[in-house]
Amino acid sequence: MAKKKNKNTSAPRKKISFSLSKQQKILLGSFLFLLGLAFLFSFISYFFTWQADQSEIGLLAERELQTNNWLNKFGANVAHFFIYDGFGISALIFGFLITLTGIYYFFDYAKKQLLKFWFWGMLLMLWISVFFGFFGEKTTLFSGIIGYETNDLMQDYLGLVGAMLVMIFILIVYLVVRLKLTPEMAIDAFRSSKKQIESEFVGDKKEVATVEKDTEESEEEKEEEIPEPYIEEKITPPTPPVAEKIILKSDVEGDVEMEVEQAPEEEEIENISAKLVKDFGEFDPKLELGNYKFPSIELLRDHTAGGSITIDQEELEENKNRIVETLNNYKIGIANIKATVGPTVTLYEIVPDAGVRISKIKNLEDDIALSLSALGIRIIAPIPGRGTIGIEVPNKNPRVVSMRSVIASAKFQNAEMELPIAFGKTISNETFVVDLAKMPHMLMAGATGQGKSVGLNAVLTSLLYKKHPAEVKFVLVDPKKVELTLFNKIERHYLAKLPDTEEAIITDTTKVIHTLNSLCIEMDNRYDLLKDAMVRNIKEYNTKFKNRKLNPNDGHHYLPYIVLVIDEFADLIMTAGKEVETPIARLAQLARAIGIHLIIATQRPSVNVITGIIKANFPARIAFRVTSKIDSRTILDNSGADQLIGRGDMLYTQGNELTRIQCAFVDTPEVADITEFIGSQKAYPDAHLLPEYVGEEGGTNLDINIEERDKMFREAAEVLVIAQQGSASLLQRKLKLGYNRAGRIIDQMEAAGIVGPFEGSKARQVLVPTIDALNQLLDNEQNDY
Ligand SMILES: Nc1ncnc2c1ncn2[C@@H]1O[C@H](COP(=O)(O)OP(=O)(O)OP(=O)(O)O)[C@@H](O)[C@H]1O
Repeated sequence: MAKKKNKNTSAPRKKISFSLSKQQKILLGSFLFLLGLAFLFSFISYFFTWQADQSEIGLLAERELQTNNWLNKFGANVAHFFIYDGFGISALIFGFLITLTGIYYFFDYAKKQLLKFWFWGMLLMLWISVFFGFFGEKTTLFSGIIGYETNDLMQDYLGLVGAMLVMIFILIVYLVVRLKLTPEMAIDAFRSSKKQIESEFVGDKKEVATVEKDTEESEEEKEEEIPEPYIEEKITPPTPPVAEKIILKSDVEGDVEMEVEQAPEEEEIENISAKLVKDFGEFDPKLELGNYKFPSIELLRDHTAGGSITIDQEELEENKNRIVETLNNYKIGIANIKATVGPTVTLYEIVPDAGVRISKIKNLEDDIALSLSALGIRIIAPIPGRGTIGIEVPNKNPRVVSMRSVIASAKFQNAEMELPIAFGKTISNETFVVDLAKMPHMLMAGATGQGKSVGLNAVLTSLLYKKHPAEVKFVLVDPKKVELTLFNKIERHYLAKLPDTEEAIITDTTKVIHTLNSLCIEMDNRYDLLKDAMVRNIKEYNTKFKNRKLNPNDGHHYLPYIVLVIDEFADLIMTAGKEVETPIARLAQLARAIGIHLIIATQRPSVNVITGIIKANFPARIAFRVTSKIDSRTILDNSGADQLIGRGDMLYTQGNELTRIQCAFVDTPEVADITEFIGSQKAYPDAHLLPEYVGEEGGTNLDINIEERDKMFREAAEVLVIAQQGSASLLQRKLKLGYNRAGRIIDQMEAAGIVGPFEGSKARQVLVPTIDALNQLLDNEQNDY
C-alpha cells in the first residue's frame, strides 16, 4: 500500500509559474471559462445546424446574414473550423479543455494537473478523430478533415491492418499510462465479478473471504482496523524524495550550462498525516487523563469583605482638595481633575493649566508627597500616552482582590494565551492577565511579608485553572521547604523531577544544580526535535504533532510547557553562585522558543543576587514593596516600588511602562483545596521525568578496555562524527539507546579520543573530523591492540 502511494505521488513537481496577479488570474479564468462554454455550445449546436448553415460559412463580412447556430455566425464558423476542418466530434474535448483551463485559473489551482489534462485530452481527441477516419468519407463530420487525412496517410504507408495496430497501441498507452490499468486489475475485476455471481448463486460466505483477499479495497479495510495511528511505513516514505535536476542549455555560444535543482515536494507526508487525522482524529495529548476535571471556582473564596468597591465621597473630596491646595502652593494651577478608584489606591488624574511644565511637577514630587503626607503616593508625570499627571493615593480602606474574582473574569476565562496568568486588578479595576509564554521569564522581588509568596501562588493557581496536566509541568525549587510544599499533592499530575529522586519539590542546592543542568539538556533535546520537525517554536511543533505529521518512532512526542519556579533565589545564588547563575542564564537566553519559562523570586533585591546577567535575561519584572529606592531600581530600573503600600500592591513591567497592580489574594487553605482536588484524581504513573544529568563526579574512567566496548560503539562513533556533535541525547535518538548506555558509549569514545571531555551542559567536542579519519583511528587501534 505504502509503496503504491509513493509511486503515485513521489514524482517531483515542476512549478510552472506565470507571474500573473490574483486579479489577472481571475479575469483570465472567467474569460477562458466562458470562451470554452461558447465553443461547447457552438459545437453541440453545429451537429444540428451544419447542413442548414453550410452555405453561410466564411461569409463573416455580411452582417445581415443569419445562421441557425446558437452562437450565430461566430458559432457556425468556429464549429466548422474545429469540427469539419479539424477533429470532428472529438473537438468537444477541445471546448471542454478550454473551460477547464478557465476553472483552473479562476481558482488558482496547481497547473501541473492541467497540463496533463491538455496532453492526454489532445491525444484522445486525435485518436477519436483518426478512429472515425476509418469509416471513410461518410463520417467526416465525426472524424473531421484532420482525422480523415491522418487515417488516409497512415493507410497509405501501413495499410489498414498496420493503421489499426498503431491505433490499438495508442489506446493501450492511454489505458496503462493515463488510467493506470494493469492486466492484473483486469483479471481481478473479471474474477471478482465471476465470484460475486457465483456467491450470489451459492450464498457461500467462505468465497467472499477469498475475494476480499484478492481485491485491493479490502486490503485497505484491513489496514484501517489496526488501532495504532502511527504506522512506521505509513508515515515514513520508504524512499527519500530525490531532487529533480533540469539542465538549462543556452544558445549563447561559450555560455555555461546551468543545472537547476528543484527541491522535491513532501506532499506525501501531508497526505498520510491527513489520512491519519481523518481516521484517528488529531492527536489528543489529554487523552491519557481524559477524565481529568479542572478545579471548580467554588474551591476559591471570596475575600472581599465589603463587596464591591464603595466610593467614599468624603475621602475623595478631601484628597482632591489637598492635591489642589498643595499644587497651588507651588503655583501650579489645575484645569481639570479626575479620579479613578481602584481596589487599593485611587488615581487622581490632573490636567494642569496651560503653560505649566510637567518637569516642574516631576521635580516637586517629594514635596507634594510630603504635603499629602500619606504613605505610598506615587506621582506619574506624565501618564504615558496621555498629557496628564497621575497621583496615586492609597485608599483608607483597601479592598482585597480575591483570586476567585480574577479567575472568574471573562478576561481570564476567554484568554487565548499559551500560559495565561491572572495577576490581579489594575488601578482602574480591570483584571490584569498576561501570558507567561510571551514574557518569557519573570523576576519577582520584594521585601519580606509584602506578598511575594501569595503572588507565586496566584501564578501557579492561574495555570492550574487553565492548563491540563498534559500541557504544563512545574519544576519547583523551594529552599525554605514551606511555601510550595502543598504542591506535592499534584506531583504526578503537574510536577517534573529528575529520575531516581523521591521528592519532586527541590529543596537542596546540589539538586537544584542538577535540575538546572537537566533542564539545559531538555532544552537541547527540544531544539533538536524542533530542528527535525522544521518548526520554529513549541507551538508550531505541538500543532504539527497533533496533526500527526511527526512520527513518535523518530523520538517525537508532545511537548508540555515547563515552568521553573525558584523561591528564595537569593539563598541559592549565595551558596552556589556561578553554578546556578550560568545554567539559569543559559536557559533564560534560549528557552523561550521551546517552552521552558523561568520565574525566580527573591526577598533580597540586591545587585549581587539580581546580577546583571540575570537581569538582562528576565524582561518581565514584578516588584512588591521594597524598603529603598535603590532596591526598586535594582528590580525595575526605576523607582516606585519603595512607594507601594504592601499586602500585594505591586508594580509590573515588561519593558518600559510600569503598571500598578493589586495582586490577587489566594490563601493557603485555598491552595490546599485545589491541590487536594487535583491530587485525588487519576494521575500519571510518575511525575514528568526530566533527562538524567550526571554530575562531574560521575566522570569517566579513561582506561576502558577496547574489548569491553559496547557493541554499538562503532555505529555510535559514526553518528557523532557525521553530526560533529558529541551529545548522548543524539545517540539516544538515532540509535534508540537508553540514557545510561548512550552515556557509557560516550565515555568509551572519550577514552578512544573521539570526543572531548565533559563540558557541563554543552555537547562535547568531536575530535575526529571525518568518517575516514575515524576508520583510520579505529583500525590503528586494532593493530596496536
Ligand atoms: N494580594 C494580597 N492581598 C491581600 N493581602 C495580601 C496579599 N498578599 C499578601 N498579603 C498579606 O501579606 C501577608 C504576607 O504575604 P506573603 O506571605 O506572600 O509575603 P512574602 O513576601 O512571601 O513574605 P516572605 O518573603 O516572608 O515569604 C499575607 O499573609 C497576607 O496577609
